[in-house]
Amino acid sequence: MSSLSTQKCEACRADAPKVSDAELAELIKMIPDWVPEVRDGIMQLERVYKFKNFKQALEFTNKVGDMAEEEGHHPGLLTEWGKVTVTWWSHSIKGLHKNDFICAAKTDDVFAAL
Ligand SMILES: C[C@H](O)[C@H](O)[C@H]1CNC2=NC(N)=NC(=O)C2=N1
Repeated sequence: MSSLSTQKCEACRADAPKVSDAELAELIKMIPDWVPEVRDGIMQLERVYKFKNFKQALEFTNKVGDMAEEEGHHPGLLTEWGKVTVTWWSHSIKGLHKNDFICAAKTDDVFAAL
């Protein structure tokens, strides 16, 4: 478990600052399986999780959804046969907030607990 995953998401307002490049470099070390990617001009965090079949992928998707509802912060989820692509970014600021790193770490915990 990463120290990030013990933290709670805070309300993220439209004027909240995006993480700086230096903060990103530090935070990403705590979630080494996640890849920062710019999509449609928005920096996001993405990880692909592999499964043996669709049912297990769907079970994971639903557990991530439950966690997201608890945090009040929601990912992109693409569920396919044998894999789930999870993408975190903060819609309100069109970029990355610390909340996204917290939720990425919590997503790893959901996977580890399956
Ligand atoms: C009103 C509500 O708090 C917001 O729309 C929340 C919901 N979930 C969210 N999830 C993400 N990833 N980014 C947001 O900005 C966001 N905003």
